[in-house]
Amino acid sequence: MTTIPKAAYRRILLKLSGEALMGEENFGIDAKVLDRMALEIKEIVELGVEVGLVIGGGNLFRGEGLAKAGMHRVVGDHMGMLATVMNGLAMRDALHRAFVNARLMSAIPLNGVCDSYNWADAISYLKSGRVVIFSAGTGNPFFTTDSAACLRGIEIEADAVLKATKVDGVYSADPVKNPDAVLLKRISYQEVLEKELKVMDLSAFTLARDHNIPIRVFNMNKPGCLKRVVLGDDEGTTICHPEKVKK
Ligand SMILES: Nc1ncnc2c1ncn2[C@@H]1O[C@H](COP(=O)(O)OP(=O)(O)OP(=O)(O)O)[C@@H](O)[C@H]1O
Ligand SMILES: O=c1ccn([C@@H]2O[C@H](COP(=O)(O)O)[C@@H](O)[C@H]2O)c(=O)[nH]1
Repeated sequence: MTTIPKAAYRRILLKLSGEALMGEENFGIDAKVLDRMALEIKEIVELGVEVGLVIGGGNLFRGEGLAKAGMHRVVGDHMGMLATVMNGLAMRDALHRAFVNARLMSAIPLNGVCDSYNWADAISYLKSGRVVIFSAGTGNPFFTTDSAACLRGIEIEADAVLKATKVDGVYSADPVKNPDAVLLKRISYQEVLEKELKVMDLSAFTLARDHNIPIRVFNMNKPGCLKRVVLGDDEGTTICHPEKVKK
């Protein structure tokens, strides 16, 4: 008889980078990366973990970039939020193809395309083992999907926000620009804020700190890393309150 290993979390909010979905491309979604991520999510669903999912939109549009090109920032942010819905549609489809039950909710109502965000429905879907994809960020311009991930994570009472990214965790400086940057295993919210370590935006961090939800940052390009994080293995960086940093 095979025994299912015990997960360290009961319910998580997983934040997937939109940029990571591009794989080796310059824009859009690499089907191979999408399908691999869907299979990795399936593995943790099979461990009995309830999964809320927020996907970024950086592979398609970001309001900031569009504003630099001359567009009104609010319109650019609307496009960025709709980009996250497109990523959500692709991920829901990939999950369904992998025989994982999933619902897509949008903070901007899109009748006929997906469900509108509803907290009570989300909780009931999670309890029934469905993956819930929260798209369109917070529904408001001037925010990011990192803030949306912390917000939804707090709302669904997730045990942690798991930020899946392209680097191994939080470093002493941006590792892409600074090859001497050192990987930090545990760090407090305050230290991240004071040192301005930009792996997530500051409003997301302050929200997580004020509501005491831990953040795990890890590399989604490493196959099996998500499962190892969920099983409590030593992967990536944990951001939490100072009294828990030393443990
Ligand atoms: N101190 C730091 N530690 C780790 N990463 C850092 C740090 N400072 C900046 N970064 C950068 O932050 C990036 C995080 O990018 P990621 O694509 O995961 O986030 P995002 O911009 O929220 O995602 P999306 O593509 O969905 O918009 C890393 O690729 C890394 O280069
Ligand atoms: O609450 C939100 C979330 C996102 N946006 C816009 O969408 C893009 C894509 O999100 P990323 O987090 O950068 O991947 C973002 O740049 C914003 O333009 C938003 O307006 N509000």
